[in-house]
Amino acid sequence: MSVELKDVSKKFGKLYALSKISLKVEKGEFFVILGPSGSGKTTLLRSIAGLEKIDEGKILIDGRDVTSLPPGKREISMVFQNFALYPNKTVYENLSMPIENLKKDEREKIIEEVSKRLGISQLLDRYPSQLSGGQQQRVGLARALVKRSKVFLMDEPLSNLDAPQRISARKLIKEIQLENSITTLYVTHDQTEAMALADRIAIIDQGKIIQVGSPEEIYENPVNEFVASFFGNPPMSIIHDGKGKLGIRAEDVKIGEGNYKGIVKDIEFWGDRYLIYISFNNEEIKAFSSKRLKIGEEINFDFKYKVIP
Ligand SMILES: Nc1ncnc2c1ncn2[C@@H]1O[C@H](COP(=O)(O)OP(=O)(O)OP(=O)(O)O)[C@@H](O)[C@H]1O
Repeated sequence: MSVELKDVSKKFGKLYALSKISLKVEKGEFFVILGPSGSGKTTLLRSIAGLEKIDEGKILIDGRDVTSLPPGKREISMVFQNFALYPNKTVYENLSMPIENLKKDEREKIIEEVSKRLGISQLLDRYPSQLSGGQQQRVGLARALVKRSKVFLMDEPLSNLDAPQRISARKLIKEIQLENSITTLYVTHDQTEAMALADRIAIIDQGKIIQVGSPEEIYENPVNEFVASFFGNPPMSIIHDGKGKLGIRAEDVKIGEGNYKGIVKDIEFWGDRYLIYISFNNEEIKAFSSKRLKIGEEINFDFKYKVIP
């Protein structure tokens, strides 16, 4: 099922949390919404789910106008950062509820498979209050995944997990999404997660969509300084010269080559390489390096850039 928003606005008092948002997510597409804190991401998902009443515009699911339908009638599954599990039901019962209409052995098979993949098999007899935050989050995710709805709305569903769990959970989400062609809208702050999962990404700021495109398109051609200095890990460095604003990717800086001179201001070890902060004409350029350099050291470098509109 496709999900389409036409000129959707949502106000809280005088503040436009969403301002004339139009977008179309195609059937089976993995669509990531990425933006800074307070940009309207959660409000956007809650509006699609029917949990917020929008002030203007229309929401269509599979071409059907659902703008005035209650959440239960929209045929979507949601996982929120702070999802609620039923406190007086065990994990197994929580997982079983969304698929009560299936035969018992089919239900058991699905619950067993998803639980195993999310590492919660040993928790099925516990109650939610007996789980850690990360375990509760995995159960919440499992509850959405057992159902295989046509549309998933996910708001930071992995925020409480540690790094290895995040990676395995995001693989599982993607696999189930692909196998079942589930149209997915996924909210995250995490650049790496966005790039790993998305068919397309919408960058949102102050309730407005700033850019929509594949991760590669946005990475290569950010439409403005906001996107350039926000998207990517690390984001582009922005410097100013006669040509205007130049955006530089850390991998496009070659230390030890060229005639530019700068001072190493800081160094971060990233495992496979170092991220070097170079001070250059009172501006800062980030660069990758295979060697650890010394803070305060003067270096030569060269770089490629994109002119930022
Ligand atoms: N119920 C509410 N009443 C008043 N203002 C609200 C309400 N919910 C959200 N807002 C405001 O609307 C704006 C968008 O909030 P929203 O939660 O959608 O942002 P977000 O991008 O999801 O942020 P975060 O990444 O921090 O969760 C913010 O300025 C927020 O303060």
